[in-house]
Amino acid sequence: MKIAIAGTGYVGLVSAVVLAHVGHHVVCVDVDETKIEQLKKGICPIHEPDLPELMTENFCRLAFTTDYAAAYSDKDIIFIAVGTPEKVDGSANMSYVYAVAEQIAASVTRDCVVVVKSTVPIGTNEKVEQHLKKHLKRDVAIEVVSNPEFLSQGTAIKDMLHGSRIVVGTDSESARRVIASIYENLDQPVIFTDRRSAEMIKYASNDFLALKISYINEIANICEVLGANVVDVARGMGMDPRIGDKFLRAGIGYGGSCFPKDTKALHWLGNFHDQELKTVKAAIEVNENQKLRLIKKARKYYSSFEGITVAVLGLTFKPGTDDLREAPSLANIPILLDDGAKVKAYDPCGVENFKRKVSGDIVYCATPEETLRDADICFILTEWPEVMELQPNHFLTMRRPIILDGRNCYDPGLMGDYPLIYDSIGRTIISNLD
Ligand SMILES: NC(=O)C1=CN([C@@H]2O[C@H](COP(=O)(O)OP(=O)(O)OC[C@H]3O[C@@H](n4cnc5c(N)ncnc54)[C@H](O)[C@@H]3O)[C@@H](O)[C@H]2O)C=CC1
Ligand SMILES: O=C(O)[C@H]1O[C@H](OP(=O)(O)OP(=O)(O)OC[C@H]2O[C@@H](n3ccc(=O)[nH]c3=O)[C@H](O)[C@@H]2O)[C@H](O)[C@@H](O)[C@@H]1O
Repeated sequence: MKIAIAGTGYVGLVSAVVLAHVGHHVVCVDVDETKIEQLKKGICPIHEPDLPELMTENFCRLAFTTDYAAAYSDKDIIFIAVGTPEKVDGSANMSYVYAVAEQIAASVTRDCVVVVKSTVPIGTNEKVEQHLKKHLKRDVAIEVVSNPEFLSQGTAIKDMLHGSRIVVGTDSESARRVIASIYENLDQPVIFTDRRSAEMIKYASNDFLALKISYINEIANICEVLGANVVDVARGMGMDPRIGDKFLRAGIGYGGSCFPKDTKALHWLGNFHDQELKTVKAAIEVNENQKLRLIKKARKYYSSFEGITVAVLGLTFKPGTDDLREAPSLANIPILLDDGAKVKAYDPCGVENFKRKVSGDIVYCATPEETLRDADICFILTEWPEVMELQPNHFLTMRRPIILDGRNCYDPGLMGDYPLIYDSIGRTIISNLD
């Protein structure tokens, strides 16, 4: 099978490398010339564990180009894996997907299958098909198949190699056979359905996970008031197999490139069809408030942040990635800076991306320990391993050891009699300071 993939982001590049790993030859297309130049030299442009190694291992089966016409002209399968970001009204911006559809239509010289891997609103595959037909330059047959992706950043390679399922939406028997053959070397259950259901499986899955997080965050907030411990509550709930123990970690809300936009996109679509999704709306609202939970807590200790030094541990939306999309750091740090705080920040991967987005009185430190020194309060925003490994005594180099832990990294019991305040999410505050 000759394969091309449009988009070399988290999904496109990981898909390409995994497909090359199972023996396919893949041409990766992107409009970003810098990215393509890096990739041609074997440099991986994103931080994703195991990706550079697997890319190097399978480099002989990978090619990279900005020349979409040459790339698409003679392929059996063309994946669309470009972004579908949020528009100001919350709906999904489909312009990149349709632009690729037009480029494919202008370039193909033979029958092929176009696979929509990007997360797209229900009904999009049909529109992509119409777009292709409208712009086709030659008399060729194109099948459009929905094949949403379920990988998570930070574990993308593992997720794609050992995913829980592969979802394929098509009514065409021949397209079904082509897609099945692509994935035959990945030992995963394949669910065949129609295109609209496949598109909906993706949104419904992401929105359900977002909802689960918002639910446990609301439970956490009430645990704080009522003196219960949300970590124990989540453990007790999660042992019921009907609930499951995943995605019950209370914290400062979900970020990332997908949960925020995919909840808003489905909510928008529901409203558009006069079917408001009230649970999804609640998940979105809870998350907006939760992101500012530590700011609210900090105001208990400082009525103004003017002149105080805030140590921020973690900038990315989760560990294992350099991605800052919708990261709580982007909501919190500008508020601290606007209120006159000095910020010292630590992140093992996200600093360069953060500098491109936020400027101000920020000192970037090489270690969590250096970040904490002489700070008046600490915000923990990402549970990087090196942050989780800190011991209570590491916080004693702070001018005032007030730890606001947005990721519940430590057992409050370990704080013992150390002279500090430990205020986490959904658990009793340990307060050993006067
Ligand atoms: N990031 C993630 O963990 C996951 C993302 N998804 C979905 O997959 C899609 C892609 O997401 P990411 O990989 O994160 O996006 P991304 O933003 O990392 O990458 C998209 C890439 O497409 C390129 N591009 C734009 N127009 C193009 C064109 N005409 N031809 C070729 N390349 C073009 C961009 O330059 C960029 O490199 C989205 O719909 C997203 O919702 C689905 C599952 C997981
Ligand atoms: O469509 C997508 O893009 C992807 O979105 C998520 O993957 P991702 O955003 O990479 O990362 P997650 O591990 O799901 O974390 C998302 C956010 O939720 C937060 N989270 C996660 C789990 C939890 O229990 N609590 C919690 O607050 C994380 O800190 C993070 O900010 C889904 O997990 C993937 O299945 C999906 O393919």
